[in-house]
Amino acid sequence: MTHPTTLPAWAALEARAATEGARPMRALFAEDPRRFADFSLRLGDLLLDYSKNRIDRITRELLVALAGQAGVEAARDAMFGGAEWNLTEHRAVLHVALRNRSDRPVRVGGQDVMPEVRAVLDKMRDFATRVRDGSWRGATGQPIRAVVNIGIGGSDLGPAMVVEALAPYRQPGLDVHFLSNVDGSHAAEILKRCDPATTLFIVASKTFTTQETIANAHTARDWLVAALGEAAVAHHFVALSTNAPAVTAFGIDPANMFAFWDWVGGRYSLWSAIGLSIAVAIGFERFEQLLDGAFAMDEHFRTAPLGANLPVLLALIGIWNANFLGAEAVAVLPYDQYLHRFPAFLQQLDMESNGKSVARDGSPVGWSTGPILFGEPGTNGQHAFYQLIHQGTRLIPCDFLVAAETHNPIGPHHPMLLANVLAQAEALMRGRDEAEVRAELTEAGRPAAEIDALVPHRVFPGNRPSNFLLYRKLDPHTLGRLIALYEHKVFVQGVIWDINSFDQWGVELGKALAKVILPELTGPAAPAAHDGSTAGLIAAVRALRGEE
Ligand SMILES: O=P(O)(O)OC[C@H]1O[C@](O)(CO)[C@@H](O)[C@@H]1O
Repeated sequence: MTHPTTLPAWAALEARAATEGARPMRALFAEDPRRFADFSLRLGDLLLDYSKNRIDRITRELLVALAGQAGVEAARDAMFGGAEWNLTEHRAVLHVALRNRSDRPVRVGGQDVMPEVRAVLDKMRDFATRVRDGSWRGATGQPIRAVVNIGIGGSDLGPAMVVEALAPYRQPGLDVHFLSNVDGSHAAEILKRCDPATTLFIVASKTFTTQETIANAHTARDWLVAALGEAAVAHHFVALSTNAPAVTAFGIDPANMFAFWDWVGGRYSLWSAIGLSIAVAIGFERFEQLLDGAFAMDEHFRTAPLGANLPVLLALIGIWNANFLGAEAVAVLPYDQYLHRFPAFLQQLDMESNGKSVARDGSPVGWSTGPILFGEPGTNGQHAFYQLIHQGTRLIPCDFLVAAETHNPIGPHHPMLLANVLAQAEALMRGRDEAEVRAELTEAGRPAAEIDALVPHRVFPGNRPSNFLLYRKLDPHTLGRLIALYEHKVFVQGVIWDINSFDQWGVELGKALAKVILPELTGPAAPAAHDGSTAGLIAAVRALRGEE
């Protein structure tokens, strides 16, 4: 692996950024009537317009050269080929096998994993169909009316995001809840809305050791057993996991376990058995359309040349903005209420994958890696944090997403939504200069002194980069393409940054310390050796609870 800063293209891009990185996009558009056509790319009806970035053809060539020099193609082929790409956990990275809709084998250690993948999909189809058609019965013989997915992180965010995004396809009369937080209020509020006789719990945990999930699963089990007795558990609990012994130890019949494998990372697992709540919510055929969409993006990523490859270009634009123009954050702004959990899902995908500070060889990186990712659906975000994006001191590149067609053609709403997203991208690019502000204020009849005072406040610098993703309609196939697009973007960036995007050691320390602190909060034990703040806070909690 090669540190990116040693690559010839890196130095060339630094030089390019110094001379061209601040050139106004307005001028780039004015000079080049073909800019939109040349700086956009399509996969079917999915269009990426990346023309509102501070790049020209030379910069793009250098970025594509960077991907080539960093070995993106070889890394991609290694991932698809089942190599041990996650080197700190000695695992292959094969979420692409889960949506491999071809008859090509995918081998891990010489073994084709596709028969097992298909067997689990068949089991999911059977189960989801039985829950949806009412032939899966609860302990009292009633059909299921509510499904509660109990999981956290990748065992929650992906399925929860997709079930929300595809709400128009959901079966009426079958509620799907997502219980994740260890805060008992989350369980309490969800269980309040459920009837034990008609509720099915899906315990989703790759490891089946995650504290929050196991605590919530025990709470749900106690709630069910209190109402219907121990024998009801088999009718109301299924598990999604790689850890069959722990599932059995919890008391879930292994026949009711849906397996997946250590080569599926948690944040890449919605395509696996972890997607069972999706299949129940929207039906297995539509779950398959989601897989088909992801497969279409996989095939594009696998075969398209680097310069005409959607995930590669999205990754390269991100690297240009972050490593050469100094952006530290990225805003993902879906103009689609159904995608309201998409930014939260992407936060785990991107920040848990690329929030790393050592290179694959263990040496500290001397370049910035994964950005801070945040976002909200439009138009809500416009009335909250966009001010900073337009006029703040930081550069925040944005990804806008919008469908040309809505599921809900109500009055003027969708054209208004579209007008807003197009306007925001235009405003970020154009800005508003002093002459325009002066002309506007003069026209409004404001006195000269007031105009002088107002001008600096009302000027927008503009030249703020954005990508625009436009698609026909948010259906399962398109959602599959979008998710896979971002997965591969994160992968490409990880390759160029020379980091391991597939481990997450940084989340371990807090988990270990929580285990130490828990008995200190609940038992008689005096706080162990903590810093003054932690010890003081533990004492304050106990005092507020009247325990000391
Ligand atoms: O599916 P599990 O094993 O319960 O893990 C849940 C989540 O916890 C993490 O390990 C982080 O703590 C994530 O990577 C993962 O998605």
